[in-house]
Amino acid sequence: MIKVNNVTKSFDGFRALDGLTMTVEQGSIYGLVGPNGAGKSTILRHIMGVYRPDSGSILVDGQPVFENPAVKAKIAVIPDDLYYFPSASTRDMARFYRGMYPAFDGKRYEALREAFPDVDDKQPIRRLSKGMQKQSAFWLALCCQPQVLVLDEPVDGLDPVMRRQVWSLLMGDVAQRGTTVLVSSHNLRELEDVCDHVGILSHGKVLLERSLTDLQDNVVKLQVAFPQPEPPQLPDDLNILHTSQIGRVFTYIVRGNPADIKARMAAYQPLLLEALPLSLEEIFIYELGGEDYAVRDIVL
Ligand SMILES: Nc1ncnc2c1ncn2[C@@H]1O[C@H](COP(=O)(O)OP(=O)(O)OP(=O)(O)O)[C@@H](O)[C@H]1O
Repeated sequence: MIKVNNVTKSFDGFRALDGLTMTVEQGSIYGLVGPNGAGKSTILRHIMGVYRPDSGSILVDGQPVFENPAVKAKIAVIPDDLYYFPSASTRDMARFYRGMYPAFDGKRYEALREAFPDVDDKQPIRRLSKGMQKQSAFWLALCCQPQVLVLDEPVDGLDPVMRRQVWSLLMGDVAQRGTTVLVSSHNLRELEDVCDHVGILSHGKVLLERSLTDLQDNVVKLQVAFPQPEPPQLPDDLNILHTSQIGRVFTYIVRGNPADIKARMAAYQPLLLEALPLSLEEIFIYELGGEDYAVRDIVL
């Protein structure tokens, strides 16, 4: 489990993290989302033990991570900007990681060759294409068999088939070994498919941290067409956060239990009534781009 408690970090007087608190449960896939500059990479670098916080604490399995080799041996990282020794090949790095990660599995290294058939593991990694370098990073990280896997924009550069393959390998590890995966990405569509928890960061703070199911059980998007041209006056206690209209079809984003809300709307005998879950992308947009921070209201 990763526990980040009230972490602050400033760079030259600029407060990049401002009392950031988050919890990643063991065996979960936690998606960290937020606009550019929100502090995602900075908090990930704290969690991987690269930065020391100005204040607050970062515990992995109950232990502080900074300058703690025993804890770092449980964590593997695929950073945004991959770094290897200048002329190292995937095979060289595998040898290096074998010495660093007690759980490194050489048999798995050979078995995964099949999953990454286009990566020549004798070639220097820096000579591989960007996507191949990412594949090599996943190949190595999966063999380290870490308890915690930290991924910063992980599938950037991978083609769609390889993305799917990599996620399926990761999800297999989560299911079989209880690996905890913390992933930062701007690809909300993809996170929605794989994550069970989401944290939304803004200005160095976590604005909202929930399971995806909780998020989607507390708000609904209703598409409604009424028989009359003007929509009826809906009751005040129906917590409508946003309304839009295309032709006769109204779209309401409403806080509350989706089934209850649908039943209440059905009382108006609409010609069309459809209840849809909000996508993670919509939640993100309402939370950060909306005028009224509507979604934060939904879940608090
Ligand atoms: N080493 C550093 N020195 C100075 N400022 C930094 C440093 N690292 C991060 N920052 C600043 O901290 C803020 C957060 O940066 P960070 O890279 O964590 O954002 P991010 O959420 O990962 O953004 P993006 O989505 O663009 O990758 C930014 O304003 C950035 O300029």
